[in-house]
Amino acid sequence: MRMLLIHSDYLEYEVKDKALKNPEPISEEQKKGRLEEVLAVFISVEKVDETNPDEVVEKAVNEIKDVASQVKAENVFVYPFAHLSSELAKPDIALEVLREVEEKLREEGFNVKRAPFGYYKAFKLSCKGHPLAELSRTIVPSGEAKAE
Ligand SMILES: Nc1ncnc2c1ncn2[C@@H]1O[C@H](CO)[C@@H](NC(=O)[C@@H](N)CO)[C@H]1O
Repeated sequence: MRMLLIHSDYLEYEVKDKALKNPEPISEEQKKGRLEEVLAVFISVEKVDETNPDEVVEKAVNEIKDVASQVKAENVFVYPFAHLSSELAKPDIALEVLREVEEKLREEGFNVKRAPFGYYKAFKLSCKGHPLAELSRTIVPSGEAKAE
């Protein structure tokens, strides 16, 4: 799993078109979304994650919690983003992993939104620009070598 974490004044998105034949079903309300004072987490779920999705979810949540506490963010935006890796997991696995990251962060007390999966989306982001505002993390299941 590859994550790009951007501490932002706001992140907003608008669904534009299907990017998969069968994207995640969404309500009218989910076609647009916005959070202020947010830790935006762009996530590419990778093939290697398929060997132990539960472990990758746990590691991702721990990393996000760690960064959120450092930047003092209570709002987290989980954003499916297929552009951080050339070794992507299958969509059904990726969606399940992203749903679980969202749920576990909510259980930890964060105010969490997740952008819809399987769509092209317009988005606006306002990065805060402080030294910890732009971070990336690579997560792999134990026993798997980290790809360069
Ligand atoms: N392994 C994976 N990890 C994360 N997201 C993934 C994925 N496989 C599919 N997606 C989702 O399907 C859209 C088309 O690839 C993706 N859409 C996007 O990445 C938008 N930024 C538009 O490009 C994403 O919603």
